Amino acid sequence: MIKIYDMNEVRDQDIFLRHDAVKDVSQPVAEIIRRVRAEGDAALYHYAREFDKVELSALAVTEQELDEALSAEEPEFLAVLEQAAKNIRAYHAKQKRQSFIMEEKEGVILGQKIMPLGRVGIYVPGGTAAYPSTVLMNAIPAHIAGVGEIVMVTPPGKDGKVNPAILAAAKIAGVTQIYKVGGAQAIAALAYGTESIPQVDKIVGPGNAYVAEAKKQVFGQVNIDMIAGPSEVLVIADGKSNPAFVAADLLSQAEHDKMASAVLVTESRELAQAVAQELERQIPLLEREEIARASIDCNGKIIVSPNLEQAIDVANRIAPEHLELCVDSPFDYLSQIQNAGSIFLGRWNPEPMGDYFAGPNHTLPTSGTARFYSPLSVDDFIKKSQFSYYTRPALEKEYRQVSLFAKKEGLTAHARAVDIRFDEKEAGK
Ligand SMILES: NC(=O)c1ccc[n+]([C@@H]2O[C@H](COP(=O)([O-])OP(=O)(O)OC[C@H]3O[C@@H](n4cnc5c(N)ncnc54)[C@H](O)[C@@H]3O)[C@@H](O)[C@H]2O)c1
Ligand SMILES: N[C@H](CO)Cc1c[nH]c[nH+]1
Ligand SMILES: [Zn+2]
Repeated sequence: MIKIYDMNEVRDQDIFLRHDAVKDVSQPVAEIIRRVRAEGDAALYHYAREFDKVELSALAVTEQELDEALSAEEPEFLAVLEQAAKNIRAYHAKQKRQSFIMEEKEGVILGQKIMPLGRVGIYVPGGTAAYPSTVLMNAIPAHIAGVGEIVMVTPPGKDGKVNPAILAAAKIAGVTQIYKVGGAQAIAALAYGTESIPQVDKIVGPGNAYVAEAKKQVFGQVNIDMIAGPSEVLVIADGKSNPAFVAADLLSQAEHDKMASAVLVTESRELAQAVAQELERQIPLLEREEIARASIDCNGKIIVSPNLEQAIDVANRIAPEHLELCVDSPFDYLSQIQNAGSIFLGRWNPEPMGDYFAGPNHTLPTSGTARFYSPLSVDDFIKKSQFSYYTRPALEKEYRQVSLFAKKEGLTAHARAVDIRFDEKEAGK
């Protein structure tokens, strides 16, 4: 049964799960990475046997497997995937940045050029559930950025196959290569490369504690997006909210993982009690009842706050992955929200709209990291180079200032590099 608290009874750090509360798997993950680096593909086949209970004959998904998966999928679901992909493309296309050139001083040209990353790796979870939506959310921004190779990894099922819905989503989203490998071993393979799997420049995508720890350990060898942990939702609801809707929204995230967190903050004690009862009614109706029950019992909370302003203050302090504002005029509060991964405004915008369909990304910062991380976006798949050009007269105008600056730092070679072009003594003449 979910617990109901008064605002002053809970500490911020107890509201959502923090990274340091997640089981420490650094040792086993370091060993998996070491073994993949040393043994390559052989280690990947070994871990598929150990963790996924499958004897694989090859790691790469073939064109034939891809075609079979597409023809096995229901046309109605393929149409939904296509529409979701269209919405996600339209939203992310707005994020595309332009290179720029500035010529504000005579003889000086400055600029910044935007380039896509060459090859990225996308981790798609496949342990307790298959997430074709995650394929779309990770691959579409990469595709829009212009990434040349999008390499997807995902754990195989016990039949040695990848879930057909995941393959269908990969085809729609423009993934270029797919490998049947999951967990920390998949992250190691992408970071260092093996005989079958090419080394990538950046790894993105969510996963369990082993995947998250492996991303932390390979960071530096490759870039990573963020450490996305178990899902979280914080719902702020006023007294007019429908308790059945609020409970359903909380459970939509609780069913992801026993470690997921679902929290309601409301000014109405009546709503708090009604939502607690609704949760008890709805949990037994779920296919993933056991997971949702564990998550609600361990990490679920209802907090009664004196007013909506204080409820928003709580949200800002704990920086939830998802924040729902179930109130009459949600836009009135938008400017007050400083820390949240994705904000769902209004009573008719349940969180799953963002997970699947509306267009914004669902790979989001968790565990309070929305204080400094942003949702996955096209920006994650680009890099920038800056450039500059000076003509002789333009340099002549400014070289003395640069020389003075360099000498102040004691760097006379820097000073000489500008002086020598104009000062005959420096040039040894
Ligand atoms: N933030 C997001 O956008 C988002 C989206 C979808 C899923 N998720 C989260 O991703 C996670 C998915 O986790 P999952 O477990 O279902 O799938 P997963 O693919 O992340 O992990 C499965 C892999 O974990 C490895 N593994 C399992 N037990 C192990 C052990 N004892 N030692 C070493 N490795 C082991 C295996 O290699 C297995 O293939 C959930 O926490 C879910 O909430 C987040
Ligand atoms: N809510 C998850 C992110 O926390 C994303 C997801 C995928 N499928 C359903 N939901
Ligand atoms: Zn979800």
